[in-house]
Amino acid sequence: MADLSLAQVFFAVTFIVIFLLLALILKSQSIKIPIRNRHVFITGGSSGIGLALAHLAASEGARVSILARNEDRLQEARESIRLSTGNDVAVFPADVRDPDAVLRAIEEAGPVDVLICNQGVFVPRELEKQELEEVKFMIDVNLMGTFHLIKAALPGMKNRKSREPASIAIISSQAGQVGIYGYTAYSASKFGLRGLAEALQQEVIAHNIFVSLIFPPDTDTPGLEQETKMRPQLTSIIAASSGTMKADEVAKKTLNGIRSGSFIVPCNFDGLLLAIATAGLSPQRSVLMALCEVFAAGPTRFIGLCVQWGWYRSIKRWYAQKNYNLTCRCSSIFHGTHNQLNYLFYNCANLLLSSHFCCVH
Ligand SMILES: NC(=O)C1=CN([C@@H]2O[C@H](COP(=O)(O)OP(=O)(O)OC[C@H]3O[C@@H](n4cnc5c(N)ncnc54)[C@H](OP(=O)(O)O)[C@@H]3O)[C@@H](O)[C@H]2O)C=CC1
Ligand SMILES: CCCCCCCCCCCCCCCC(=O)[C@@H](N)CO
Repeated sequence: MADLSLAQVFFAVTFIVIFLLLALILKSQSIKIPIRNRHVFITGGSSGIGLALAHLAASEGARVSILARNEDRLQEARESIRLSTGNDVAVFPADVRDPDAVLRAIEEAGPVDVLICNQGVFVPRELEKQELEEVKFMIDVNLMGTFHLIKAALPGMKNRKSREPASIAIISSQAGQVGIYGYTAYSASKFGLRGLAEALQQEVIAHNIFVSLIFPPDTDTPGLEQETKMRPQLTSIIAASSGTMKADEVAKKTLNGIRSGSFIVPCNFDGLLLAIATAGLSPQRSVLMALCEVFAAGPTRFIGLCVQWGWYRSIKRWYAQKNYNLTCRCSSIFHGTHNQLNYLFYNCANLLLSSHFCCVH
């Protein structure tokens, strides 16, 4: 009994000391980035999450600019925002892969207070089946495009007249926190954004600019609709671990994250666990979140390992099933009908695969 209370006292003291230390370190870091009357520049603002963000920012009284390649879709977006909010937005047709076009658009739009790099493309496929062209396409649009945007907007942001804090927000993905089957190139482009964001935050903090990285799960958008038609079944199975959100909900989380200057912005509960499990050395401005990260690191690692175990089990089963179907077809060709041999083949394949997976995992 005495031992137990000693342990309790020890735990309580440790908790309080860590809390006080964190409060001391992070105390002056609580900030508020206003949206009203600010210039919010959103790329990919003609569809999905970007369009939802443009609606939301315009309804909150921001001066909104949107950039995308297709001018017709930009005009449609402009019209729908005018109808729902009564506010006009400026549209800039440009491809983020072209640094000169990006620079021209941003110069024309005027100094930016909140830059939201949301444009993104995703072509999910196993790397072996993916053309290098597609890999390059995703890296160019998702990662290089973001470099072009930030390089173009930064001088104006640093020299802005207003004393109020500014923001550079980057839309990543949960596939930018953990590698997912079928997303080798996509995950690489999104992981790259994290390195960019972490280093950039140190370079711009002196100018009162806050970087936010947003990590949505699957989100109901025209982009996802296209993607689900072609993505590998295993990608869908694994991505389903985190459910699907509406573009409006993701836009709300994003704008709130930007407002509070949060560096990591998860969008749902799984995203919160994922953020804790992958906190690494990223900045944290909330004492409460910092406390969660410190104390939940171990347990979330455990949950993460269980989740991974489930994913590898699905992969193993899927391949065993595929192998079974293949052997079925082969033996049908040779014998004209299914027979006992199929089951033998299937069981052997399964056994081989499971021993293989036991070794690698
Ligand atoms: N939907 C989802 O499940 C998830 C999406 N995300 C991320 O959120 C972001 C938005 O996704 P979502 O709303 O689904 O995408 P959509 O496909 O619905 O919209 C993409 C937008 O980006 C623009 N865009 C694409 N390529 C370029 C380019 N080269 N230059 C300029 N603009 C471009 C498109 O316009 P246009 O084609 O006219 O250029 C469009 O406005 C992406 O970064 C994506 O990776 C993250 C997690 C989940
Ligand atoms: C520690 C515990 C963690 C528990 C939950 C982990 C769940 C991870 C799921 C990852 C889903 C990735 C979706 C990518 C969506 C996307 O970007 C594409 N639709 C392209 O747009």
